[in-house]
Amino acid sequence: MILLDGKKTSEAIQREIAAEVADIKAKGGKVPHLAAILVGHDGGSMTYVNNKVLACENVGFESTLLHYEDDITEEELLNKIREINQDDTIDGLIVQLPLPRHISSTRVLEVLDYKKDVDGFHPLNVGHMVAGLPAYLPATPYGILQLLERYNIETKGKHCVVVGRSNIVGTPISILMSKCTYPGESTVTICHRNTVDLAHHTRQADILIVAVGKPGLITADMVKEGAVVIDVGTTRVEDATRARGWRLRGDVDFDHVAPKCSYITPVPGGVGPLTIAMLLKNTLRAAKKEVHD
Ligand SMILES: Nc1nc2c(c(=O)[nH]1)N[C@@H](CN(C=O)c1ccc(C(=O)N[C@@H](CCC(=O)O)C(=O)O)cc1)CN2
Ligand SMILES: [Mg+2]
Repeated sequence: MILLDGKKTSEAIQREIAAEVADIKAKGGKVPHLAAILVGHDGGSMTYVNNKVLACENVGFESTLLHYEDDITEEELLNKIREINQDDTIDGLIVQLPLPRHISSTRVLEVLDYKKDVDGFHPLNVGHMVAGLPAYLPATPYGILQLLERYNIETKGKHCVVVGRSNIVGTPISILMSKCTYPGESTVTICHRNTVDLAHHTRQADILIVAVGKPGLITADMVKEGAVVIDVGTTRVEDATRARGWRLRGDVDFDHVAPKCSYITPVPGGVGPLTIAMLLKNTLRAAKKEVHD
């Protein structure tokens, strides 16, 4: 069994990005600039946004954090986004999800300029991704592809079973794994809350990708011997033995599943760290206008 080390892979990607930024600076080019919008005070969201800002610093990007109280109106937020859309100094803009319930994330993501949409959530980027046209790929699926590629894992002709159909992970990764580019060329099955006999499907998987947020959902009897298992779940569960009172648990019962796998991601330290690295990669591509015009 080989552990897919997301932390190490993320650090390698960030070193590559930092080297490119140093090169851009040496040539007097434009330093990539990411703006992040955070609404409210959700603990996880604050951590993720702060980590994104820190990661920008580490690779030499500029960053701007816009933090609003959770009583900001939808119209006020949309106007902020419209302002940033017009600001040529900013290359990439993300709005941390989830948003408070009175704000429509659909409207927010539609107003955002698709050329600055480094999360890849705008309908135009989603459409381009589906059609195999140049697009920003959402960071988590993009990170999964990077793990498969950098560990030289064969995907062609394999049966890839995706559990979870969210817009952020399950749906995009299922499309990307079926594409005719590496990593891809897989036969894909998507499972969700209404799937009958989940275990029947997961046992068929050569590559199993799980993104539902149910700790320990995938047990050893649900996994084929030699499978590649990618666990995207990161749920905070109470743990009195930890100073902060909680620990992260994945969707896979790691201790019992790992011995059966050819490759598996740990939680934490698997897919999560790649999410940050691929956001930086998209921001670099935005600054270089590599994706759109
Ligand atoms: N606008 C966005 N919102 C959300 C996204 C996103 O890509 N764009 N994804 C998730 C949250 N997320 C980033 O925003 C994210 C989740 C997890 C990790 C991560 O590094 N996890 C680590 C553990 C970190 C910890 O200790 O808490 C791991 O798995 O090893 C990074 C980013 C929803 N919202
Ligand atoms: Mg999902």
